[in-house]
Amino acid sequence: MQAAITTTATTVCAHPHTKPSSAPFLRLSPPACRVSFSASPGPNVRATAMAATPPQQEQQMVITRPDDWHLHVREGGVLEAVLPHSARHFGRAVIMPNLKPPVTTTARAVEYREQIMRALPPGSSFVPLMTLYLTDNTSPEEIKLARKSGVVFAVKLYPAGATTNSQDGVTDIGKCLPVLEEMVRQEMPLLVHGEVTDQHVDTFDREKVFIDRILAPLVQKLPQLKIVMEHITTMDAVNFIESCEEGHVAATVTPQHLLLNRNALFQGGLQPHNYCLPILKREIHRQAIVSAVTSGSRRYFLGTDSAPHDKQNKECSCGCAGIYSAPVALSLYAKVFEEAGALDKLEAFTSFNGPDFYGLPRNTSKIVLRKSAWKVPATYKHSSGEIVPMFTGSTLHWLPSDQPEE
Ligand SMILES: NC(=O)N[C@@H](CC(=O)O)C(=O)O
Repeated sequence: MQAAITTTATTVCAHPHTKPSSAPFLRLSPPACRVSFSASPGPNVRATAMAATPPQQEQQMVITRPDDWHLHVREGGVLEAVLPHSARHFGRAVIMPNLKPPVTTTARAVEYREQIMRALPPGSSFVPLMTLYLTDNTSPEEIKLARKSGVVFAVKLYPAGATTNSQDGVTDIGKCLPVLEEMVRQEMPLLVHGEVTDQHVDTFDREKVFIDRILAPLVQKLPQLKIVMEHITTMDAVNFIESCEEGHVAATVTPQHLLLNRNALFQGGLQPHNYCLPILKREIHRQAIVSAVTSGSRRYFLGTDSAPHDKQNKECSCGCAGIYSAPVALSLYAKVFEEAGALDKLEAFTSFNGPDFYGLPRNTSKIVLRKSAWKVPATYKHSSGEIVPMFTGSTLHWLPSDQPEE
């Protein structure tokens, strides 16, 4: 099923900066004429454009409820503050295990899941998909337990020292071979933070070097292992993903790596809220990722990597890596696809490719994205501080249903 995209006359103005889309069924008709037409791509894509007098129009898109295949929700007061932002739009999310201490066992994943369920707003049907944090000492037995639990859906590889709370991660992938072989047997995907930690390698090259030194050999050795390269940032990653067998290796993509290049780290001064890992790259890489994702390929799916850190821990002498995008992510993905003239491909990226890769059913409920301006709050408070969201204070132009017009 594809998105129903409608453009109908209402009292809400389309944003004046709307770029004309190359998708013909999204092009707004000139005010003087009256047209109504159906889109060609498939029987389920509907679109109508009705000129209104005066020319006030609202565009809206109905899409299958999306999932977030890479999400950090933390614990305690932060968990309570951030979880509703994901739960109001997303059906499910793959929950990252880099807590302190990390979620290294199935028993701990079950406990963490209960904590998340308790923090959900009443009536929410959001489902957390739990992950295990891979260490040098994870046993094949633990993978069997994880599969049996029915609540653990993947195992996360953090190279030790690569990012936030990764110090207990893997020092040598060779040590994990028996575990990876068990994961093949259990059909349990490996989620990869794809950066080397070698201090001699330039920060901006760490993803490419990881692909060359670790990932490509791993895929060769275990071609049956399902791998998700998380939060890809380079054309090298795109080329690598395209070179692998479809259905075996895929990638998640964040809003920041689709919308920002590394200039955003230094625009008018140091911008700690644009700092994440893997770090933003050159424009040429951003463009390669946008092309890959908006091509309609099934190899890419939505993973926000929304990573809340307290404002104080971002705005200090040694700030944390991580961008908090949960409240703005859907608006931003829609912006990317709209600007690429590919809104008809948005739903597959947000709602189909992920579950298809994981072998899970697609969501059956829908959400609405309305073309309507809304302002991103400056901060979100939690029990002991506040979190600055991505694109803080700016105006966005796609408003998901259930998003308060703050
Ligand atoms: N993306 C980030 O910059 N930070 C993440 C960890 C991660 O996914 O790398 C975090 O947990 O803060």
